[in-house]
Amino acid sequence: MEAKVLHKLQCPTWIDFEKFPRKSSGSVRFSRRMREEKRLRVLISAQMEPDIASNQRSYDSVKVSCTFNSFSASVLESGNVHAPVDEAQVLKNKSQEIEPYLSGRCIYLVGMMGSGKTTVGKILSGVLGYSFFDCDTLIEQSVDGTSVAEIFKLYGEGFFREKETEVLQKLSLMRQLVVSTGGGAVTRPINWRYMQKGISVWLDVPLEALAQRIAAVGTDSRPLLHQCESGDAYTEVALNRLSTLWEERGEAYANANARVSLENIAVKLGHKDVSSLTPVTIAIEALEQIEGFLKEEDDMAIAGY
Ligand SMILES: Nc1ncnc2c1ncn2[C@@H]1O[C@H](COP(=O)(O)OP(=O)(O)OP(=O)(O)O)[C@@H](O)[C@H]1O
Ligand SMILES: O=C(O)C1=C[C@@H](O)[C@@H](O)[C@H](O)C1
Repeated sequence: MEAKVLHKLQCPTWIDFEKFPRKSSGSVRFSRRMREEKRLRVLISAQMEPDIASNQRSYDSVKVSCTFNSFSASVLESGNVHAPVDEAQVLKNKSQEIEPYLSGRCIYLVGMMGSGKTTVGKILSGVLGYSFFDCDTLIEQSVDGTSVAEIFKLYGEGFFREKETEVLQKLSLMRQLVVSTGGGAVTRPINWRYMQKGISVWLDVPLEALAQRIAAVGTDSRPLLHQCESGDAYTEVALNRLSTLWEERGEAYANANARVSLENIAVKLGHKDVSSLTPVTIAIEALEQIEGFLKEEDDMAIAGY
């Protein structure tokens, strides 16, 4: 069984380690170089076209439509002012900006069930040129394609958690991955040891929004939410279950290197609630938070910590 698990985890999507770039040995450090590049970009764009000088996401003055799956964005122009905002372009620029500083480190997305780890993770892996892995899927593959729900039913949660740790251990040996972890992966300290090889990002979504999303798709693949009733009470029951899990896990999620708070994004962009935030918007915020973490890390290194 063990050999089979190993084999399944290595094929067919296993990554060729040789293709991963090594950490840059350039003498210019992250913060300084980022600042210099930014200054240069602002200077150039200010000379070429004042209205596109800033890459900032000020959504108030322009209308951006961004399709969910293809991440293509169309920007309406108002008068002869070119709208500075094109979400897809912002996403691309931001990913290109930070990718060299990741030095091939994996990104681990953590968060409650339904927080968007898979959806946002696929967007991030696409723009960073990383491979995407979903821990739940890898666990299922390692148990002969048995679904997560079936694994819980047949072998119990303890067995599932062991498999989850095995998967994370294997993934921690790899580079250039975006990993969507299971909602409960944060509960085991050993899992953090593996995730610390990369950068962990917490998708912090209000419970009400989670319950709505989950109620919309059902709980078949989420055994810890099973037995939620269907119908009107569904969202409420899901919310109660999620609240209990949240009580147990809230602190554990906060261990992540970076936090993407949907409430904060909504406030920043002037949205009334988080339900109108697209996965691309959230992916951009994730990159910004990762950038913040990289800068902090660099400052600590400079300070000799
Ligand atoms: N920004 C968003 N706005 C609205 N719905 C979203 C958003 N992001 C994801 N969803 C939807 O929410 C549901 C859960 O998303 P997803 O599968 O990406 O979450 P997850 O964190 O990987 O969940 P799990 O850990 O339970 O597998 C999906 O139906 C997805 O389409
Ligand atoms: O929150 C959890 O504990 C879980 C989340 C899912 O991703 C699966 O990993 C499994 O259903 C358990």
